[in-house]
Amino acid sequence: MAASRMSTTGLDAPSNTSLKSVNGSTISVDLLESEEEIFTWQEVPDKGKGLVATRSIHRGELLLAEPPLFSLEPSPSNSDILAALAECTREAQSEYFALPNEFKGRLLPALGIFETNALYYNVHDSQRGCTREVVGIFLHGSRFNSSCTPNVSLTWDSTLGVMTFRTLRNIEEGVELCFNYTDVLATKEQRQQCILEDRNFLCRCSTCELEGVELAESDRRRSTIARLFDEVPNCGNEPTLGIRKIRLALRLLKEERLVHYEASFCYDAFQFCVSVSDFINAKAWIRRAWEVSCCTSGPDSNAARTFKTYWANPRGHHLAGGLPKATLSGPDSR
Ligand SMILES: C[S@@+](CC[C@H](N)C(=O)[O-])C[C@H]1O[C@@H](n2cnc3c(N)ncnc32)[C@H](O)[C@@H]1O
Repeated sequence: MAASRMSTTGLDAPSNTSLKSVNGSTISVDLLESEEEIFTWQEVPDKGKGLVATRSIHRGELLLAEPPLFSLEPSPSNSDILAALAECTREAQSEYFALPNEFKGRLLPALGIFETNALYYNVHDSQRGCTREVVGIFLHGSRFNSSCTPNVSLTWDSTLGVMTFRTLRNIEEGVELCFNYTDVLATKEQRQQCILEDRNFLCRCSTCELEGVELAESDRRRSTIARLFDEVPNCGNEPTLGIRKIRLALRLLKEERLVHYEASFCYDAFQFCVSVSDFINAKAWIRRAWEVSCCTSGPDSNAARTFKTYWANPRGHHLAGGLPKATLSGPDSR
């Protein structure tokens, strides 16, 4: 029996978020009308300009909710981009051409700007009844720089048609807000190569600036988490081993200050527990998965809602009681 993994991205609307249109794009009223600004756009070391917190920000706070200026099928041509821009207001076109371009002299301007700033995400195609990948331009969201130990997550909200940006941990005033442009579980060499190939710059985030023993330890931890992420779903008939691997993965995630895969591992642990009818520990794991997904993706996201449903009724999971009864352990056990 293989535990099925669920995606924790591609989620729904954050609750109580009212949106309004400004300069052709819709951004959160929280951001526009709050008495105090949450972040400011300023020079940051080694990365040009970036977004910096102007006050302490709680884990899970919504920073921004923005629709794409336009979105296209992956790998668009320069003419696809020009055609999409032709549909935008003059003001939005000027804002687009003011975005940075890492491909000057290598690609035509519209395409170079697109490759420097575009974000990939999955949308639900209701006509075809499937999910498909698109790539879009977010005039505000493209101001976030990259960090391989990000403190911001982005989630596509398919109900409102906006990208939401939330904080992954408590953030002090003066700290830069970054999401990751590449796979955080890759090694530094792999990450840098990927960013260089895709975005044509060298990542200078604090994790990529590590050297010597610290770098080796970070690479080792990330590679181990990636290996465990692949191994855990294959432990369906060995739930005790599965939980042991999950515990190790969660410890390493904490040491690397990464949050991204925590909800997924907790959901795997929940599945191991329900399969052996250990509903007490199952509830503790799914509650943890729910808490994490509320922060990373919002309380109204698909993942958070699904986890909440299983928290209320763990016996309703399709794996419940599939293996002989046993008692495993919860997230707070040692
Ligand atoms: C989408 S823009 C982000 C905003 C940009 N810093 C600016 O000043 O307009 C992406 C560009 O920011 C810079 N950048 C972002 N993250 C970086 C990082 N981790 N290390 C070095 N440069 C970075 C690169 O020049 C990259 O092409």
